[in-house]
Amino acid sequence: MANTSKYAFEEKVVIAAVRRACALTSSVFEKLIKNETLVKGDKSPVTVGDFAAQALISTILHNTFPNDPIVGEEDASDLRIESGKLMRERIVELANDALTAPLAAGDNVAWGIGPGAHRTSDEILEAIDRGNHPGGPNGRMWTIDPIDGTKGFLRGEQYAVCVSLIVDATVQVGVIGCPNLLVDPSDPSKGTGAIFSAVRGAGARQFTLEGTDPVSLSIPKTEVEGLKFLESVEAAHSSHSFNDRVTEVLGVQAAHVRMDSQAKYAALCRGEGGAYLRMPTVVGYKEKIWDHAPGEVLVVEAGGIVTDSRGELLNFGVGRTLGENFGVIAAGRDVHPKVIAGVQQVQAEEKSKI
Ligand SMILES: Nc1ncnc2c1ncn2[C@@H]1O[C@H](COP(=O)(O)O)[C@@H](O)[C@H]1OP(=O)(O)O
Ligand SMILES: [Mg+2]
Ligand SMILES: [Mg+2]
Ligand SMILES: [Mg+2]
Repeated sequence: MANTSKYAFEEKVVIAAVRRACALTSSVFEKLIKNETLVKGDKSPVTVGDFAAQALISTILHNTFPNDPIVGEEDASDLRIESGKLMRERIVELANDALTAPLAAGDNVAWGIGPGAHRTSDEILEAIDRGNHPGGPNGRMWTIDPIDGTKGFLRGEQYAVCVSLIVDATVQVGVIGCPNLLVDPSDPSKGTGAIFSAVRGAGARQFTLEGTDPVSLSIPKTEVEGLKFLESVEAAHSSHSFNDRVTEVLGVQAAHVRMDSQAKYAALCRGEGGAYLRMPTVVGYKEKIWDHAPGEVLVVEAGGIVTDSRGELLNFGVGRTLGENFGVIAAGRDVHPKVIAGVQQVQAEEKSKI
């Protein structure tokens, strides 16, 4: 199915950017050495791969859509100080290797890529810091999560390169690159690596890691008892015990599938799990828009629904975060109301214990 929608060009550019970023992050994993990882103020890890991939994607988006603001996860302040010199040099090298790699079929030099697209160190830092837009309800803006699930990336497990286009608070385009996800869960011999992409109103598709051979995605129908819950590997990121109780309440039989990153949204869209449950573990954590925007449009276009635990649509127009955190629940259209009912029953039980 060719995408002839209003945002077909944006999708094409983002798939090209995510394809380059996946090659970059995979090569970083092979070579990552100890002093190439930092711990951020919120105690989460960030690697040279996160910074270099954000610089790469931001450069491509800025060259192609110069007036569009960017909401990106990373900023370059730790790289501008003396102690960041070694990492900075490595990031500049990695970003330039990815920017100047040969053009693939469909690529265009006007996007700021290909041999000759070399950038200075200052330009790379500026590209990273271009992701500092505060978000908000109006106009076009891009989100970049250069490596979503950095902890999974460091373990050699799942992570995702995630980019979205939000227009007037609605996600119009979402692209998720998953270098470590099986191409076909029913046939591991096909290897790993896929790009998932959706344009609102134009469907959700899985591509090869080269951005070719699209296959339409649609969430298979299941009864609620036949659901399989997808959840974070990291117990600090979402409540495993809450999900266990929802399993009991709904009579779900299958064991949960634990997976890092927005690869969970992709897995849901091709039937590897029936619902993605993400209930907060701490009061005060605000989910970031770049952690959910691509997944939201992907699931909706594959025939699903994404809401908070109250059943309300996620609001991508309040800033860099989703605001007050009431969890995230994604599932196929037919079972979503039943999952929300189960979630609310467990919430009521928890409240009555306080
Ligand atoms: N306390 C928390 N609650 C929910 N999500 C979190 C929390 N701390 C970090 N995250 C984010 O969860 C995402 C990964 O989710 P998952 O565990 O499902 O793979 C990351 O983007 C990570 O942010 P960060 O990139 O800042 O580390
Ligand atoms: Mg993330
Ligand atoms: Mg990240
Ligand atoms: Mg992070």
